[in-house]
Amino acid sequence: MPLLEIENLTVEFETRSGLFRAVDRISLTVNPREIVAIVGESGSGKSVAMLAVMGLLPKTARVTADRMTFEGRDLLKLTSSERRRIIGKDVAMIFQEPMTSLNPCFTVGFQLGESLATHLGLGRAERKRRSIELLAQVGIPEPESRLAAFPHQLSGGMSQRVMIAIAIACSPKLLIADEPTTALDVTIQAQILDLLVSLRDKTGMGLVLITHDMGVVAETSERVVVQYAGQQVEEATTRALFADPHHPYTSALLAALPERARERRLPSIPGMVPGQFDRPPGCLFAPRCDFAFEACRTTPPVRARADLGFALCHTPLVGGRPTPQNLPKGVTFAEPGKVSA
Ligand SMILES: Nc1ncnc2c1ncn2[C@@H]1O[C@H](COP(=O)(O)OP(=O)(O)OP(=O)(O)O)[C@@H](O)[C@H]1O
Repeated sequence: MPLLEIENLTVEFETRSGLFRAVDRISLTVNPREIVAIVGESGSGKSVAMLAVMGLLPKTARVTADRMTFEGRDLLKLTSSERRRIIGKDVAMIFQEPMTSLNPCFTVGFQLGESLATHLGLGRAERKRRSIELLAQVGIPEPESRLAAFPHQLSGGMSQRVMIAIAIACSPKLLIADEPTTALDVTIQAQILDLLVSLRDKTGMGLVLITHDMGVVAETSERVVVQYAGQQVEEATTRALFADPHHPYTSALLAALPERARERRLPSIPGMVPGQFDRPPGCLFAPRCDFAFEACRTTPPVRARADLGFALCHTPLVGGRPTPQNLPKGVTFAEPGKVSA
């Protein structure tokens, strides 16, 4: 049975300027032992989607879904005791900023112990023993002496390891890691990713990895979902996605990889700038797409099926070129970005 099943999850926020749709009908399945990456630039709704799964969105959020289940149980209809049993225990999350996610007022030992007491009901001595074991498991040297440390006494990499230790304290079946390495330097990033993959290998948990970094996707995940302006624009196995991306946005993300181009980050998403609520009537990516033609600007695209995935595009790319059978009569693309009729 899949761990997580999401069908058509939508999240809208009530804001002063009206309803803002941050997540638009996304679907996702995560199986045990599987690492699924959700990739997309800042503001594409990756974190909001996973916070909806955890039930951690503020009251201004309207969450709807045709299905959102963990091991078959409806996450939108959990009683408070079911929520306590599942969230933070069977489903755990590592948040973006370790420095702000750890409570600065409490020691590492206290914060680890709190999770062990709440979810597993362990007594004091057992909590200490298990905390030391967890810190050792995430590669913290001299774990016993770290129990008395406060977060400000730890380096960024060390704090992130503590966050991971807290998240895995109750042996979750599903771990959601939100940009777990963004704040860290490159060597530490690689160590943390290795740690997450080895924890998956040991425990068989499923892992959802949220990232804006295609390099991280390539190194860790088996399957990838590309998100743009709240919508999923492509899903594929990581191998297929890197070999032949079908959505122009995926292609642009890959072209922005450091080994392929100097320009790493794309400019912000039109229609997703805070305070700007008008979305283009057609494809949301059309204003930035090298291959957009008239229909892309006026008609929303439907999902085109690909091997084990899809692309949300009027003319999915094959080998870096739009598929000719999908183009209107007479339209050809001589070079990317140049439409000739
Ligand atoms: N509480 C909120 N109220 C209103 N809008 C929000 C709220 N939380 C997030 N948003 C908006 O929802 C959109 C998606 O945000 P989200 O944090 O999910 O993006 P992301 O893809 O995870 O990007 P990042 O990597 O920068 O976190 C953004 O435009 C953000 O401003």
